Formats: sequence, structure tokens, C-alpha cells
Amino acid sequence: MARIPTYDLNDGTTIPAIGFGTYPLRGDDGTEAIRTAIEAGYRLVDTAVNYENEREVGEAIRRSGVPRDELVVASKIPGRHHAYDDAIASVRESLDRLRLERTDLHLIHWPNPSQGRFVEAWRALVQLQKDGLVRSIGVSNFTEEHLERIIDDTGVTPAVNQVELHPRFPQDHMRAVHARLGIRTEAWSPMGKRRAPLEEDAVRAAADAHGVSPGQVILRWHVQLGSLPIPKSADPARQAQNLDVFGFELTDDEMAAVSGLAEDDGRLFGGDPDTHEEM
Ligand SMILES: NC(=O)C1=CN([C@@H]2O[C@H](COP(=O)(O)OP(=O)(O)OC[C@H]3O[C@@H](n4cnc5c(N)ncnc54)[C@H](OP(=O)(O)O)[C@@H]3O)[C@@H](O)[C@H]2O)C=CC1
Ligand SMILES: O=C(O)C(=O)[C@@H](O)[C@H](O)C(=O)CO
Repeated sequence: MARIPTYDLNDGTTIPAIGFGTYPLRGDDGTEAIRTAIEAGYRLVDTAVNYENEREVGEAIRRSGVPRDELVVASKIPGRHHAYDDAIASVRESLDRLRLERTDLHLIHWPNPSQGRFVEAWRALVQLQKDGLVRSIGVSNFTEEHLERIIDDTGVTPAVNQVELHPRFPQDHMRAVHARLGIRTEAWSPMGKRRAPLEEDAVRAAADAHGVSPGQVILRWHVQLGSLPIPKSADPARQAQNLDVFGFELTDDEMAAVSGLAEDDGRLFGGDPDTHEEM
């Protein structure tokens, strides 16, 4: 099994350079899909309270037989749990469902700025990290302004910001913000989900040139951008293929051609964190 490179995080820990997205894998089939992904070599597994599959993730980990300390298990606090005490309880409930002693990465799922309580949720994560219930702490869908607010308030910089990022929406600005602040960029819907540009010439040409699939070209584009993708696949063959992106390199021209697929507003469903809120 190929070794997956890792990134250093700003809290002194490391994280695999690619992870496995688990939404919407649920039930027995979901557990089996997550187990086959771990068997294929994924060591970072991304879940959330709102995916309603933390039990399946925990069960898949146990069935995989992979030692717990080799896995990075990540979950997320939903919008309805942003109040300080609710955020603490949310993480404890996630641990109960996962049947784990701690998560390795815990994120605030969406900032929900109109509620104005994401700073409370961040303070709770800072405390939970001190208490050893979570290893690394981060956020998801935070803008530059949201990041600066929590850092100013606590002095603690998130290790990770998980944002929408794919060839149609490359997030140049947020990647620059993350580089400035020392935050690792993690990419959700890294393929572009239902709008994955698998048939676009830029992707097809690079796939042909390197003898790989269009999906591998997209994931390799992430790797070379320094973006940590978390592709979801229910199919064992595609799960394995998506991990196999460390043995070839896109040229500068190929990288530019894939980045050239960016659209003015390439978001998949209008998930602008200033206005899109999820409870
Ligand atoms: N923080 C947040 O707000 C959000 C986080 N997420 C996270 O990001 C993860 C991934 O995002 P997701 O929205 O699923 O989108 P992806 O971009 O990962 O796309 C998933 C789709 O691509 C297909 N696919 C996967 N690999 C290949 C391949 N090699 N070739 C062709 N098709 C492929 C899958 O089909 P198949 O299963 O049949 O292979 C599935 O339909 C989620 O599972 C979740 O963990 C997602 C959205 C928001
Ligand atoms: O999957 C997630 O993490 C989400 O935050 C949702 O927005 C999800 O992408 C969705 O259901 C969008 O239609």
C-alpha cells in the first residue's frame, strides 16, 4: 500500500495529504464503504454531526482493524450547537457515537454569522483541546474576517479551514489568507461533485498524458496547490484510484489549464459563508 505524505499542522501534529469524505454514507452500506476506504489506505476520515453517520464511522474503524493511533478522525460542530455549553456537549456526544476517547480534528461546520456565536464555539474547542478530548482544532467555511475574529479573541489560530475548493472554484483568496495565517487548506467537494469537470479538455488531456483518470488529475491538482482534498466515493475501485495521486506530477501548463476552469462564481450551491447558514 502506497504511503500517503503528510502535512505539518500549526499545533505540532501532522495530517495526511488526502482524506476520505463520508457524506452521505450511512447504514450498513455506508459502514462498508468507509471500511473499504480505510482498507484501501485512507488514514483521515471526515464526518460531522449533521452527516448522521458518526456511528458508522466508528464501526468502520473498529472493523478495519487499523490501529486507532494510525487514523485521523475528524468531526464537526453544527450551527445549532454554537453556544459554549452546547459546543462542549456536542463534542462529547460525537465521541459517544464514534465510541472514541477523542477526535483528532474537530471543526466548526459553518460560521452562521447571523447567529453571532461562532466565537463561543471556538472558545469551547480551545478548552476541549486543553482537556484532551480533541487533538487538533479547526473550522470550516470561515472567511478571512471570521478567522481574524476567533484568532483575535482567543490567540489560537485554527489548524485547518475546510472550504469549498475544486477546479471551478479554486479559492485563490482564501488559500493566500491561509498561507499568511499558517492554516492548512482542506478542500470539500474536491472533485466538484455533480459538476466535476471530468470531461473538460484540460483534465482529459492531462489524464491521457499521464495515463491516469480524470479524477486523479483533479486530485493531483489539489496536491500541487497544497490543498488537502477529501473525496467521497462509495466505490472501492474509485476509492483506491483517488488515493493513487502521488506517483505523477502535472506540468505548470497542465496546472494552469485546470485552474483555467475557474468560473466567476463557481460555487456548487451558493454556499457563500457570509449568507449560507446551516444549523
Ligand atoms: N464542510 C462542509 O461544509 C462540507 C464538507 N463536505 C465533505 O467533503 C466530502 C467530499 O465532498 P462531496 O460533496 O462528496 O464531493 P466530491 O467532490 O468528493 O464528489 C463526490 C462524487 O464524485 C464521485 N467520484 C468520486 N471519485 C471519482 C472518480 N475518481 N471519478 C469519477 N467520479 C468520482 C462520487 O461518486 P461515487 O461515490 O459513485 O464514486 C460522488 O458522486 C464530503 O463527503 C464531506 O465529507 C462536503 C460538502 C460541504
Ligand atoms: O456536507 C456538508 O458538510 C454540508 O455542509 C452540506 O452543505 C452539504 O454539502 C449539502 O447537503 C449541500 O447540499
